[in-house]
Amino acid sequence: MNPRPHVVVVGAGAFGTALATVVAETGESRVTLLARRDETVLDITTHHRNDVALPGIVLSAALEATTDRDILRHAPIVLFAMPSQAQREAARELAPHLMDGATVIVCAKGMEKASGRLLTDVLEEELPRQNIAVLSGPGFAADIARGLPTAMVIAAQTLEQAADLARALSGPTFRLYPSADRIGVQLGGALKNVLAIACGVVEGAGLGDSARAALISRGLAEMSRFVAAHGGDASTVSGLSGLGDLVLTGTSHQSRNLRFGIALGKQGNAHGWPGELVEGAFAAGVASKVAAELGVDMPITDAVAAIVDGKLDLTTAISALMTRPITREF
Ligand SMILES: NC(=O)C1=CN([C@@H]2O[C@H](COP(=O)(O)OP(=O)(O)OC[C@H]3O[C@@H](n4cnc5c(N)ncnc54)[C@H](OP(=O)(O)O)[C@@H]3O)[C@@H](O)[C@H]2O)C=CC1
Ligand SMILES: O=C(CO)COP(=O)(O)O
Repeated sequence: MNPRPHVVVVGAGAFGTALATVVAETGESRVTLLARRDETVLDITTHHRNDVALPGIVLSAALEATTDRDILRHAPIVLFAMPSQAQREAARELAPHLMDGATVIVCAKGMEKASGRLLTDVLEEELPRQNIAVLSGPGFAADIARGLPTAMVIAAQTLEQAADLARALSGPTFRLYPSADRIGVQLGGALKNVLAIACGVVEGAGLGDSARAALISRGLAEMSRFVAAHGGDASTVSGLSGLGDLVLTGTSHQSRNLRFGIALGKQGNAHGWPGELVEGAFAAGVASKVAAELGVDMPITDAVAAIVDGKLDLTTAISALMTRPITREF
């Protein structure tokens, strides 16, 4: 791999901007953020800020920004940091601009709602001439962008490819662990969002920290079953993408999924939600549907999907979860 590759990050939201600045700051790569709005490019190039996505945070002076898709032509590493439901559309639009053989890294945490498919499958379908990898794990965009220590996982088709990517993107405050389990890593990220909503519901309804701990561990069991049913390694979700991210977003009020769940737990609905991205609200329904098709038992995910859809009230959901037949833990 070129010692100083050109890295392009697509999606100038909170996570894309954070990844772009932390990688630019290492000085190991030339990094460009591909935005959709001229104002974002102006803010970054003149003030080293993206005040819409990451208010008050000063970005790396080495970070470039543009709205010109031609920037992709010579970029061997491209990060797709737009929300899950925008990944296919973005891939379709950007396909003619991407370099043959480039690695495109899914940085979203979700599944495709319309098809129930994994995001790596979606991108492989849309981008047959590129290699598809996944980046996931515990890390709030604001923490990453501020240079607070963060560890995440990068999964590619082989461990060697993942290790190359980890070396190209890691820096003194941002450490990537390589993995060859793209399925486990991406599903860990998608499902932890659903479980973070569940933790929020528990907190909002005042059900106590013991209930939260039960949700985290039983939620992990659901994740493992779902990953195994997709052909991934069930143990992957005991790592950073899965347990690590669930501990983070199931307990920290920085998490939008947790705060959305708290609103549901307090008022029984999410009326008045400010419109921030809540990936778990998309993932709950699709994961529940796919689990039913695969014959995987996912009671917490099913309950979150039904609560989010307004089809189940909280009291009935808790009672249904607590009165399931007694079975062994594993
Ligand atoms: N925020 C965080 O702490 C973390 C987020 N993630 C994941 O990253 C993903 C994005 O989240 P986040 O950055 O927070 O979301 P934001 O809402 O902050 O930003 C989303 C960005 O995606 C851009 N976008 C949407 N559709 C397209 C498209 N078709 N082409 C190009 N850009 C597009 C939007 O651009 P525009 O401004 O032009 O509308 C917007 O800037 C989610 O899957 C999330 O789970 C993962 C780890 C941490
Ligand atoms: O995934 C995240 C941190 O790892 C961000 O979580 P939220 O999308 O819930 O804010």
